[in-house]
Amino acid sequence: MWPETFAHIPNTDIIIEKGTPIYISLYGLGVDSRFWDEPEIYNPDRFAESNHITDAYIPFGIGPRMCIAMKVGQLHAKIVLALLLRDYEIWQTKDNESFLNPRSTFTAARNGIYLQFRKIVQMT
Ligand code: HEM
Repeated sequence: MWPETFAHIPNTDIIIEKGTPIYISLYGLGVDSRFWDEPEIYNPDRFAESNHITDAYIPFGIGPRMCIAMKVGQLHAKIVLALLLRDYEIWQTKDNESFLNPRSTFTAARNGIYLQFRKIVQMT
């Protein structure tokens, strides 16, 4: 047995000190082939309304303490993207490709994000 101040994680042989913060790796969940077909492929259509999305997709957390502002966050992201894409072409050159940081708790680039912008000129 272990001292009172330690806890056993059920169904594992892992024992940790009580109160130890635990962070779930979103990157780890996102590249786990138990939850996603071809996780290494960039495929936004996974999130099409007709598709079932796995419970492993938890960018806003899950359960009673999940983000209270999920809808606001998603709406904000859509508005910013729509405003940018209305006025700019945006791309990344091959030599400036971004790679995910597998050690980050959040989805983050390990080498920065370098983008090219070209203003779209509207012909009136
Ligand atoms: C894209 C934007 C956002 C993302 C990805 C995000 C993600 C998260 C995550 C992962 C959690 C922790 C959930 C958990 O512990 O299981 C959280 C909690 C929380 N978020 Fe957000 N969030 C975003 C935007 C916002 C905004 C805009 C607000 C407020 C206006 C907000 C307010 C909160 C609050 C108050 C909590 C704590 C909820 C609680 O502990 O009961 N979030 N968020």
